Parts: sequence; C-alpha cells; structure tokens
Amino acid sequence: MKQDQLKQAVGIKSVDFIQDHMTVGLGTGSTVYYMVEELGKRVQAGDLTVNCVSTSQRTWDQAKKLGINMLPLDQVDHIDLTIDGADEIDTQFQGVKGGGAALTYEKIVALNSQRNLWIVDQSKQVQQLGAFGIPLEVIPFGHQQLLQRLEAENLHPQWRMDDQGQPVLTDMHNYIFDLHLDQLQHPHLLADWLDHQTGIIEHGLFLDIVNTVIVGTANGPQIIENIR
Ligand SMILES: O=C(CO)[C@H](O)[C@H](O)COP(=O)(O)O
Repeated sequence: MKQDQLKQAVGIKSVDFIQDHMTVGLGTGSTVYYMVEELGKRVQAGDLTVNCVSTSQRTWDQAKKLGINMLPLDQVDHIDLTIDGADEIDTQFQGVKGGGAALTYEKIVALNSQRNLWIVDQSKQVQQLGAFGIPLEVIPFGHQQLLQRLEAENLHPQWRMDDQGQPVLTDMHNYIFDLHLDQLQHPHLLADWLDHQTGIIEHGLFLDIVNTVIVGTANGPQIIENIR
C-alpha cells in the first residue's frame, strides 16, 4: 500500500473516536487532511455535531469550507480530544512534530486537550527519535545569534527554506530551524534545555503527550493505547 493510502485509512478511522457534542482539536498535515475530510462528511450527513479548534490556518480553512463549526481556541473552555499527525514516534510513545511548521499551535492545543490521538503511517515509527530532525519555531529578532548558539552546542541547526529558497514562515510569521541530530539519546534533557533558550518559541519534541496512536499498516489501521 502506498503511504498516502495508509494516511487516508488512519485519517478516516480516527473520526470514529469523535463523539457527538465533543470539542475537538484538529491537527495539521497531510494525514490530518484526510481526517478533516471525513469529519466534514459526517458533519454534513448530520451524524456528528461538534465544535472544533484548529492548530493552523490551513486546517481552519479546510474545516470551514466543509461546514465544520470552528471556534478560536480562547473561546472554548476545554478540548475533549485532539487528533494530529506526527513525524516520528518511538517505542516509549515520545514524538517529534513540526514537519508542517505548526508545532507551537499544535503543542498548545495538545497540552490543553483531555486526550491526544496521533494518526501516522508505519514509516513514522522509530526505535529512537532524531533522524527526522527536531523543528524549532524561532522569532526573527536575533535568529542569526541563536543559530550560532545552537551550532556552538553541536545541535546542527538548519534554517528551513521553501522551494523558492525563502524562509518558511509559521502562522505567527516566525522562522523554523531544524536540529539534525540523527539519534537522540535523551529527549527530555534536550527538551528541557530548549525550553530555556530565549528566542525559541517552541520545539517539536512532544514528550509524554500522546494517549492513543493509530498506525497505518498494510493490514489496516492498528490502534495502540499508551498505557505507560
Ligand atoms: O507536525 C506536523 C505539522 O506541524 C504534522 O502533524 C506532521 O508533520 C505530520 O505530517 P504528515 O501527516 O503530513 O506526514
């Protein structure tokens, strides 16, 4: 099965976790795209009534077009469930996100959700985090100095550019740096260090956050509960 078909299968399956009248966080990315399409169908069919918050402008626009009831995050008092993709997930249910540059909004929504469900194809499962790179959202002011500081720490930062060679901008008009570390032995130590660096808004290490993962396999979506 092609990767895109696996993404579609998990995206569709994840909508079964949404119950009537829930407030749902909608993630960002190509896997989430399929989830939002399916949610839109069920809302249009009258099978589900939900309020949703978004982790990006992209997802907000898609959901609005489908007639899904969208609210700004600050207008909801809780989020029952957030469904999002991931770039890597290890055997301890620790993850990396931010391939789509939406990591800060994604983390804010995730940390304010009662449950977090990730939808991934098998290629996202890893023994150890790191190969994908660790995305950072950084403010433009002083970004060159920050780049030097990260280089001095041997964190191998790379400023993310788009196809035209222009800096990728987040929804907040910040930059993305990717740390190329290959194998990350101690994700909590790095997360703690990054949390204390001025100029870094957020990093893509999503540690101790996910409750349930749906993995797309050739035998169909596989649901794995994080019981740790
Ligand atoms: O973190 C993300 C966006 O910031 C995405 O969830 C992650 O990059 C996975 O994307 P895709 O489903 O397209 O593979």
